[in-house]
Amino acid sequence: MVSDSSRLILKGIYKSYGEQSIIENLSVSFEYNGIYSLFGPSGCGKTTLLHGMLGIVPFDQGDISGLSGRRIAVVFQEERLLPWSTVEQNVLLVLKHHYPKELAKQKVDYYLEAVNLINYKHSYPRQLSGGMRQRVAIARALAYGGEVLILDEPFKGLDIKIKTKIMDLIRQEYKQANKICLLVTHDRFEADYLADEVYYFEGPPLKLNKT
Ligand SMILES: Nc1ncnc2c1ncn2[C@@H]1O[C@H](COP(=O)(O)OP(=O)(O)OP(=O)(O)O)[C@@H](O)[C@H]1O
Repeated sequence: MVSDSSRLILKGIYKSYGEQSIIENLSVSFEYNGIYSLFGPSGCGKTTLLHGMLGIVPFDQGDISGLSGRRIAVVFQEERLLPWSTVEQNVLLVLKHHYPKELAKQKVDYYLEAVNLINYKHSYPRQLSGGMRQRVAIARALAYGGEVLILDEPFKGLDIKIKTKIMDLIRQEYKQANKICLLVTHDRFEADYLADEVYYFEGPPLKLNKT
C-alpha cells in the first residue's frame, strides 16, 4: 500500500474497556495543513481516541498512518508539570535535546510571554492557579513545536481573552503546510474559533456524526 504523507489516517479503529465498547470501526482522516476540532459530549471517547493515536493505550484493532516519525507536541487534560521545577525549568526540560541552549531559553521566554506568564517564570507549579498551570503546559507544547499538535481540553479554566489570544497564536503557527493541530473539546466556541473543520462525535462507542 502506498502511504499518503499529506494525511493522517485512522482506519477501522476498535477499542473496548472490558465489556464496554468505546470505539467501534471508526475511520477518520485529517490533512496536513489543517486545524481540526474533535467536538463531542463528555465521555464519548475522544480522549481514548487521542491516547490510542499517541500509543498511550493500545487500540484493539485498526491502522494509523501518517503519524509515525512526526514530531508530536501534546497538551493533556492534566498539566503534567514537575512540582519540584520552576515554570521556566518545566518548559526548558522538553526543549534541551532539540535546540541549542540560547535558542531554547529564547523560546521559553517567547511562549511564556504569549501565555501571559513571563512574570512567573521563577515560580513553582504549587504557587500558580489551575488555569496558570494549564497555560504553562500550553507554552511547553508550543515551544516544543513539531508537525503535530494535540490538544485535549487545553483551555479549561481560562478566560475568553487569554483563550482567544492563545488560539490566535496556534492558528498562526499551525496553519502551515505539513502541520496538523487537533483540538479535543466539548466547548462549541473553542471548536469553531480555532479550527478550519469541526468533526462532531457522539458515543460511546465513538461515532463521527458529521463534519
Ligand atoms: N482506563 C479506562 N478504563 C475503563 N474505562 C475507561 C478508561 N478510560 C476511559 N474509559 C471510559 O471510556 C469512555 C470514554 O472516555 P474518554 O475519556 O475517552 O471520553 P472523552 O470524550 O474524552 O470525555 P471528556 O470530554 O469528559 O474527557 C468513558 O465511558 C470512560 O468511562
